[in-house]
Amino acid sequence: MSALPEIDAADGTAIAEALAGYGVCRIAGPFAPERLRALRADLLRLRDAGALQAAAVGRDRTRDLRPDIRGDATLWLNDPRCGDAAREFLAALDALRGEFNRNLFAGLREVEAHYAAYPPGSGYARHRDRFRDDDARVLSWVTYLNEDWRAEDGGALRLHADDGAIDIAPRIGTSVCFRSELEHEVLPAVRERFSIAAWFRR
Ligand SMILES: O=C(O)CCC(=O)C(=O)O
Ligand SMILES: [Fe+2]
Repeated sequence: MSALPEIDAADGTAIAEALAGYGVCRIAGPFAPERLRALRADLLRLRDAGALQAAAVGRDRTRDLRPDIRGDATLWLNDPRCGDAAREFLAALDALRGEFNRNLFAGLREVEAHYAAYPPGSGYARHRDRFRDDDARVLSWVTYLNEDWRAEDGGALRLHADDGAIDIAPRIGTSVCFRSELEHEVLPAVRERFSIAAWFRR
């Protein structure tokens, strides 16, 4: 798999074109390194304070903790305990939402995002982010916050594209955006794995 579009800045027009054509793209360096480090520090602070909660699978009545399916602990970025870095990041994603709306995906009404920490050995089994009974999620976005990540650390995001699997290493400085109907999974890592996952909703 070599056709994965690569974009080198948070350019909503270029991202929208890649998503229209291919359904997924990798974005290198959309956020300045000091902003990413501030997000990582905020996430670690919240994790140490016990603010992250084990994530559930399913919705409403079928909602359940299933660490065998999904092992991350999360906190929404609009939680008042999050720091300025989180508020600025949400604002940056919201600006991208405006660009997406102008360029392709008219009707994206909001963006939601959470911090996620996956303990060593945990992952997230193959799934779609768009729920069967609620198709509000149009685009998925992940920004990685892991310094010095090596290939042998594992923890790739595996996207199941039409023409084969694409693995993306969760390195700080990398973001990925894909259509929310695309199946994907998080492979277990040997280290704790930090990220922000976001969804653009209609
Ligand atoms: O962290 C990732 O690479 C993807 C996370 C994910 O699939 C999700 O939170 O729905
Ligand atoms: Fe997902």
